[in-house]
This record gives sequence, structure tokens and C-alpha cells, in this order.
Amino acid sequence: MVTVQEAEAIIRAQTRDFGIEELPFEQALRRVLAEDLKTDRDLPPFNRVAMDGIAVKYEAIAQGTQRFKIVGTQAAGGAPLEVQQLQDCIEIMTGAALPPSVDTVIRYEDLEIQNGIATVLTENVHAGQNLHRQGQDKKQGEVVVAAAQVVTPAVVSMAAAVGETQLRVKKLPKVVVISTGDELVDVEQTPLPYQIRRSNSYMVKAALQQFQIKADMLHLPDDIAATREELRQCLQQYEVVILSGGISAGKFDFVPQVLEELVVQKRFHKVQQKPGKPFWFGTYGQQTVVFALPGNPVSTFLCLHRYCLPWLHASLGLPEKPKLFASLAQDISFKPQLCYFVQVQLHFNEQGQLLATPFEGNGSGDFANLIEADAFLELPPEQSEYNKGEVYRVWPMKSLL
Ligand SMILES: Nc1nc2c(c(=O)[nH]1)N[C@H]1C(S)=C(S)[C@@H](COP(=O)(O)OP(=O)(O)OC[C@H]3O[C@@H](n4cnc5c(N)ncnc54)[C@H](O)[C@@H]3O)O[C@H]1N2
Ligand code: MOO
Repeated sequence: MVTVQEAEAIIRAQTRDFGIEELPFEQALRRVLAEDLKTDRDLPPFNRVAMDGIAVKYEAIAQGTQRFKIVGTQAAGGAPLEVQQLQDCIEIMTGAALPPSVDTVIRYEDLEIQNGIATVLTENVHAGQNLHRQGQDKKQGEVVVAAAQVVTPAVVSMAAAVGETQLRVKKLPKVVVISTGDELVDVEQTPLPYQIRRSNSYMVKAALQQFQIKADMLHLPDDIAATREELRQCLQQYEVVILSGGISAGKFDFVPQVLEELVVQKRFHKVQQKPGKPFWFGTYGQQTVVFALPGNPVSTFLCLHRYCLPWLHASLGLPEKPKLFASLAQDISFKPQLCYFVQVQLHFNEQGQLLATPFEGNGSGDFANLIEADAFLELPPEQSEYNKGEVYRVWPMKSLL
């Protein structure tokens, strides 16, 4: 049996690189960017008018001019107009490129316009106001989106703005998610009184969809020959195999034995933790990584979030996420010499501290509890009493805000 930290390090040492592919930027959402995006022009590319109103020479305002003759109107997208006289102005719209002959924009709310004359109603006009200056945000050639980050809607908009219509992104691995056990029926079927619906595999598949991975699904009956044959094929076809169930001490728990027969190299079996103690991890050649997760749904869920998703994150070239910590909101005791991943609900107090209130449920079969729990708090095995106010690492399963 390995410790949680050993398991983490062993898995981390098996980080893979799935390569790079090119995609139209509109299809790249939630993929991991594999190149820096640079601007082809300054941002903004010209002195951009930020308010609808008039554009004037500030010199006229400084000399006390309040009435300006309107000599033209410039819409956004229009070529810049010329303003020659000090008392002249143009009407100009948000998004227009400020002509070089003017330098200050006064918004309509501070004006009265009659018969082609704009009268300034405020004393409060500053040189260069209401402008978004050329290159103020980024200079031409500067990196606007660094590689190794997830493509978000903001990244898509930036790709569009700089004309990067094809993006280099990290390739996704081919993944199969496998459920095991004769008690499980597919979700379309009506279970007999002693059967249940498969749910783990859908949970794993859904978690992978966050990375845009479209995993295949497979179910294995409690039959050693079928398990062997199906796993043999999966090891050839997939880069990641995620199983749930069939790995502990039961008479039909064939998975570890079959994996070893198929020369999957066992990296560990059993982790000093609760839930998820029977977790099995191995590798097949250089290509395939096998996560055999315990079947109890909370155990599957914990192992997926604590080990598989961070491995995937690293394999896709994303930097490690900052560690999060929370303060226990009440005492809790746990006697076994195991790292206890206790389910908690989280909230921030008025001092901005993150507090974790244990929300334990009925053990690793109680996945209804996961709906209301926000996170797992990682309580180290050296202790059996954990006191209110002590700070521990927290693994959120939902957005914190
Ligand atoms: N004698 C021992 N028995 C058990 C031990 C042990 O150390 N000695 N460990 C227990 C622990 S801890 C866990 S966790 C489970 C893990 O067992 P398996 O990984 O072999 O999982 P199964 O026995 O196949 O299933 C356990 C449980 O989970 C349900 N399950 C499985 N797959 C799914 C799925 N896809 N969707 C929904 N539910 C699923 C299954 O029906 C069982 O109820 O073993 C303990 N036993
Ligand atoms: O570790 Mo098992 O996952 O406790 O139920």
C-alpha cells in the first residue's frame, strides 16, 4: 500500500504528451492552447473614440471656447475627417478612429446641439478625455494569450481580434471508460430488484467532457475470459483506460489479475486513504495509462478528482493549479490509519477565510451526498483527531463562487 503522496508522485511521473493539432478557432473552446497568440497590430489599433459626442482641439477649450461649429459626422468605421479651424468640431461615434487634427472628445450628455452648433455645458473638460489610446493595451507583436492555458470565450475573442483563425492546441488522448459488474444495467433498462443502473461511467465521461474529451464507454460482465479479451483490445486502442469496480477482494474482482496477465505494469495497488483504498494504477508500454478505480461511487469520484484529472491536466501541459486550503469549521475524529478525504461544504466567512464543514454522508456508497458536498478535505493519516480551526488541503468538486 502506498501513501497518498506516493500515489500522486507515481502518477505524476507517468505524465504523457499527446502532441499538437491545429483547429479552427471556433472549435477550440476548452482545449489547451499550444502556442502564444501575438497581436498583428497595436491594441487598440488607432486612437479609439470611447464616447459618442464631438471631437475638438483641446487648445480651443483652453482658450475658453464653448461653442463649436459642426463640420462633419464620423461614424465608427469611417475614414478620419479633417478639422481645420480651432472653433470647428466633428460629431464622432464610439469606436471611430480619432482624426489627428483633434485630440479631445466631449460626450453628448455634456452638450446642447442646435442649428449645427454644439455648445459645451460643462466646465469639466480634460485634454485627451474619452479616448482609448492606440497601443494602450498591447503593442504590435506582443503576446496577448500565452500558451498552456485553456481556451475560454475571452481567448476566442482575442484570437478573432488578432486574426488567428487556426489555433494550435494540445491533442486529446483516446480514452475508454469501463464499468464492471453483473449488478449493473444500462440507464435505459429497468433494473431488477437486485440490480442498479450504471452511473460511475457516466460521471467519469462527464468529467472528461470538461476537457472536450469524448470518451468511449464499455461494460464488462463478471466473466474473466470476456474481461481479458475486451481489456486486451482496449490496451491496443486507447491511451487512457479508466475502469471502475472489480479491483478489491471479491470473487469476481478480476481486473488487477487480468491487467497483470496482459502485461500492464502495476505501479501500485491500494492507497492509504478512505475512500478509494483499493485504487490500482499501471502502465502498458509507453502508450497506455490504466486507472482502475474502486467501484463505490464516492471512491470513483474522489480518485478521479484527486488523481486522474490532475494527471490529465499535467499531460495536457497545463501548469499545476495553486493548492487550496480550508479551515475546519468543527472538530472531527477518524481513527483508521488512513488519509481521510472527508466530504465538506465550503463557505467564506466575513474575514475572507474558507471554512469547511464536514458533510459526511453514509460512506463511499452514498453518492447522493456528493450532490450537496462541495469538496473533499484531505485529513492526514498521522492524526485521528482533527480540530476546529486547523487548516487542511481542500479539493473542490464545484466552482468556489
Ligand atoms: N473483503 C474486502 N471487501 C472490500 C474491500 C476490502 O478491502 N476487502 N474494500 C472495500 C472498498 S474500500 C471498496 S471501495 C470496494 C471496492 O470494490 P471494487 O472496486 O471491487 O468495486 P465493486 O465491488 O465492483 O463495486 C463496489 C460497489 O460499487 C458499485 N459500483 C460499481 N461500479 C459501479 C458503476 N459503474 N456505477 C454505479 N455503481 C457501481 C457496485 O455495485 C458495488 O456496490 O470494495 C469493498 N469491499
Ligand atoms: O475505499 Mo472504499 O472506497 O472506502 O469504499
